[in-house]
Amino acid sequence: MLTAHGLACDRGDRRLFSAVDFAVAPGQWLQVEGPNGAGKTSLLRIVAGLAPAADGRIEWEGQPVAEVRDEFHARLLYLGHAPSIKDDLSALENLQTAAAVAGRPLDEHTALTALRRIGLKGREDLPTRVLSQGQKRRVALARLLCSQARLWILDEPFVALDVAAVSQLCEILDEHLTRGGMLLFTSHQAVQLGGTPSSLRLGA
Ligand SMILES: Nc1ncnc2c1ncn2[C@@H]1O[C@H](COP(=O)(O)OP(=O)(O)OP(=O)(O)O)[C@@H](O)[C@H]1O
Repeated sequence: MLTAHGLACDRGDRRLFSAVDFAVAPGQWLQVEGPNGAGKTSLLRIVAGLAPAADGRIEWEGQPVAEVRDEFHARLLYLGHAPSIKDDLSALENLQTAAAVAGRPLDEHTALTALRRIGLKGREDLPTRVLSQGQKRRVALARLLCSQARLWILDEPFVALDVAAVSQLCEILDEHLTRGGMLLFTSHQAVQLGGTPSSLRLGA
């Protein structure tokens, strides 16, 4: 279980948000909503340990994250707003490289199966710089299909996806929740998923 208590975030000389509390249990999802600039990305980065909070604390399985950092990071998959893939590498190489960097090497068969399921059949070996924006997003999202992480933190995962890919992604998220996974994500659109929903609104 992931819990946050009294989180606050400062950017420059501005306090973006304060007193943010939430909890995400196995099978639950939390959608962070709010206008542009409200601090949604900032919140996700704080939870993922990529930026410091100005105040508050985050707990993983009842323990302060600071005390179980390695365990927490081993259970976490964070996908940022940008696809964060390497343009000179193919989709297959990107997927295998990301897995290796996370310390969980991925065999070629598993990687190719994930890429094909996410709609990249026939595009697996091309340098990703020639892929469309939506296809690049799909390369990043293929990581979800290879992930054993219990907590997925996804920043705008639906951006640039066509209708079929949105529905595929919902299916993948549903499977994660059915397995007892936890999901924290931002989106400007209404999303229908299984599991137990909750939402958090930042800003006005
Ligand atoms: N390093 C920084 N220095 C100063 N201001 C920053 C920094 N990083 C973010 N900000 C500001 O913090 C605010 C919140 O940014 P953030 O990306 O978290 O918003 P968001 O809610 O995710 O927005 P969007 O819906 O547009 O993606 C913005 O006004 C942004 O300009």
